[in-house]
Amino acid sequence: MEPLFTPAEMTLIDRAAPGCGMPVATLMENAGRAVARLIRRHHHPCRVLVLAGPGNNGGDGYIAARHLAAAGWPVTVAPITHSHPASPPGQAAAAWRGPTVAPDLDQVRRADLVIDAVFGAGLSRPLDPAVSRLLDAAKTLIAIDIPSGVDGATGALRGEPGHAARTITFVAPKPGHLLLPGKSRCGIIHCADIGMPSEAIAHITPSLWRNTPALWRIPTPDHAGHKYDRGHLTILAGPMSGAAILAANAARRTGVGLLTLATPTPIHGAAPGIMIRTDPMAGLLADSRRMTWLCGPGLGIETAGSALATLIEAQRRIVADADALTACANQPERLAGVAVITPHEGEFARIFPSLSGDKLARARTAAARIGAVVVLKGEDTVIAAPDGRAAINDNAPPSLATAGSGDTLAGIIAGLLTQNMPTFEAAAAGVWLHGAAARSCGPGLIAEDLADALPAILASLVPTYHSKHRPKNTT
Ligand SMILES: NC(=O)C1=CN([C@@H]2O[C@H](COP(=O)(O)OP(=O)(O)OC[C@H]3O[C@@H](n4cnc5c(N)ncnc54)[C@H](OP(=O)(O)O)[C@@H]3O)[C@@H](O)[C@H]2O)[C@H](O)CC1
Ligand SMILES: [K+]
Repeated sequence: MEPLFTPAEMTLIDRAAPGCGMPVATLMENAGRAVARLIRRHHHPCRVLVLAGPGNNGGDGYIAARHLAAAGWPVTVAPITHSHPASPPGQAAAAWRGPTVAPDLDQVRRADLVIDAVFGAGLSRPLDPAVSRLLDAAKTLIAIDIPSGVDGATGALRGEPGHAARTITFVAPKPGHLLLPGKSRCGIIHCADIGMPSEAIAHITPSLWRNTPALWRIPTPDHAGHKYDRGHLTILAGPMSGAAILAANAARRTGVGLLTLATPTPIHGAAPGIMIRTDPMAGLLADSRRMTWLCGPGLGIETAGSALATLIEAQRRIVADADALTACANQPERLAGVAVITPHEGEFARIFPSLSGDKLARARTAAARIGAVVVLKGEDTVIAAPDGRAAINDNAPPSLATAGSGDTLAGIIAGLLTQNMPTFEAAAAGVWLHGAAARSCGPGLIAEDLADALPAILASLVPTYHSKHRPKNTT
């Protein structure tokens, strides 16, 4: 699992390090050396300018300068402000034997590569515009820990940070590396091991992770099982039946045993393996095996609102999306009892108009308020559980912004829930699978492609699947 630590959590870990036998100066030495090593690995020797701030981020910069200079690179340091001489960054500055210049635009323009070691975790106020101008003038900018001006906890911009080609962080990525708009300033993100003792890291119990397959396990069918063991998903379909069909195709590809489209009028164009039922919901709900329902895509706002209430009353496991969310505009209490909601920013703002702040905090607050997992969609989708756990997804390509993509995501999540995957894990896995499927399709993606791309992605997650299930050779 890949935990994400906020700058405040990282500070607690840093403070615990000396008590675990790891002085800050050693961590800084390791951090600066790691920066120099990564730059040497990814760039050819060139003229380097280090913009160094007053704190430990600046200290990392001085040490990176020393290691690059020792490797024969022409390096100059431009201190933005000076550090206290007795502090670890002050000592790192004192150990610098190379050229030091005033931080001005000419120096920046003369350099081929600029290292942004101005502010990191200790950013406490907006960036001075004069510093922004320096960072902006860099031909190639490499940020130490995080681009100066990006809030590591939220991804918010405090002032105008530069656009780094790569960012080298330490111990663990921070939320601000994955959340927009900060994410768009980081370039390629590297996370370097600086020898932080595991006892120091253990001071923090993680509650936020990068959404990767290490965070969850997708269900695999049992040899002895039958289709009812793999669950029965019912998707409500309405006038825009294409949305429900897209969701159904994706849910079936996740491995559900049975899938019903419940519709007031006959539907044409659904795959033959999908059951179509036109009888009233009450009759379908009489079957207790119909545990999981998807309510919203293409349903119409009024129908979605009343169907949602019926399903909640019947204590079903519900994924609410699209029109079911719009039906709850300004009335989040109507969502209490659902398992997962999948709003985009517009739908979220309609349900929770009073919630402000960063994306992570808003998703967490909403999840706690309605007691459901919130999947707040976007290029930096946040998945938040009512108990405070959250994940940030970073594998979604821009091609996913296409009609029907959201219906497909809701279907994938509902499909995984149908197979009894725990709710937070099903939501997180659904988001990741959706992104991975889109990536595997490449350019020209249409929503119909996503379901068909799922089997290969699922097989890559369960490498033993094929061998385990292949019939034994009896010849
Ligand atoms: N475990 C690790 O990951 C390690 C990380 N290291 C590096 O340490 C920094 C964090 O160092 P810290 O000293 O806490 O903070 P900064 O270097 O970011 O800078 C704090 C100083 O900067 C002043 N500041 C903050 N914002 C501004 C601003 N907008 N304008 C002017 N000055 C600003 C701040 O002033 P205050 O008034 O707020 O006190 C401080 O003086 C981390 O990012 C890593 O790079 C360690 O080297 C090793 C372990
Ligand atoms: K920085």
